[in-house]
Amino acid sequence: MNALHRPEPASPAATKGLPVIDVGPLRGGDAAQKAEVAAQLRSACENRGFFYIRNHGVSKELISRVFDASEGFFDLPPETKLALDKSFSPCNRGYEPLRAQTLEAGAPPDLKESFYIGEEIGADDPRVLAGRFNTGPNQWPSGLPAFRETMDAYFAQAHELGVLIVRALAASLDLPASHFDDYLTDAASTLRLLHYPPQPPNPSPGEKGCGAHTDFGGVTLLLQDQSGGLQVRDALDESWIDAPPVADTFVVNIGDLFERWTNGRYHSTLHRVINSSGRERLSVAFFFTGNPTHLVECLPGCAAPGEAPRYAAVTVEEHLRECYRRTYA
Ligand SMILES: O=C(O)CCC(=O)C(=O)O
Ligand SMILES: [Fe+2]
Repeated sequence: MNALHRPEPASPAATKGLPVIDVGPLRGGDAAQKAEVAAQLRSACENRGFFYIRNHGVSKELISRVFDASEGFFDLPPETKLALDKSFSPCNRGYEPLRAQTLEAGAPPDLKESFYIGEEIGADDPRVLAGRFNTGPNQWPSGLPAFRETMDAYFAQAHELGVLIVRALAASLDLPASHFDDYLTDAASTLRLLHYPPQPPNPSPGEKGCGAHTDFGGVTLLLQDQSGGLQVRDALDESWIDAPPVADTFVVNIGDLFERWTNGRYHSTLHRVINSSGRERLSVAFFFTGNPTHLVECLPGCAAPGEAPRYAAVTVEEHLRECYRRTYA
């Protein structure tokens, strides 16, 4: 793999209208500055549900180590990676080879390989014994000394950032910051390292790195290398907008749970990846999924009086199980 994976500057103008939101005030700002961030989040979520964040508080140095460790993992021999196949894990942790998931119904399987990590939870934990979705121990590669420590450190920081964003989203909906506390407790988030080989010159029709899909959870925090290739659907003119790398930012998008909570006011938008850079592409997705037992139903004020909510109430776990069933059929 080449060493071109670290994010570097790209002009914010290249984001074609996907806003870059400074979330620094969420940590240190006064009430007026926090309200201004909430207003920007509201506008972004009512629009495409995709935005960049800067001043996010995760160090460049840690992000660089995450990419290095990910590159080291995907460079391992196939048999070493396959020894950690996610099929060995009752909680969907571990390695997934190329073409194992089809995110876009009817399209060929995705041209990506990945590695799934979650919070390390012992096999004797009551939640694991009860069979809670995506909850349990990880499968860790041996022979990559820094891998586990790096991913644990990143997982903890991404979780903290996810909590910050979800609280700010509560404020953006004129709800108390504590509104989602039950959802935020015992969150079963997923860290997914992704590797996309270059798109072949003659792909099967419709073959992509990642087919068009919406994300399943609450909020996704995405790091990408310099390759580009992430595209977001513009529902208005049915085009695809590039979401190129922008230095020192995450791409953040709202997942299905926020669309359900807000009765469609906030958008869980289709997106896809086509790696036409001619080189390997790495990205790192942190899916803030929340407490699997939490019931997701239309929020107060998101349906007009007397109007039936557009989505039935579901638990996080029910929704996730259905999304996994559909894309791993
Ligand atoms: O790799 C990317 O840039 C996006 C990945 C993605 O959309 C996903 O894993 O849900
Ligand atoms: Fe996605």
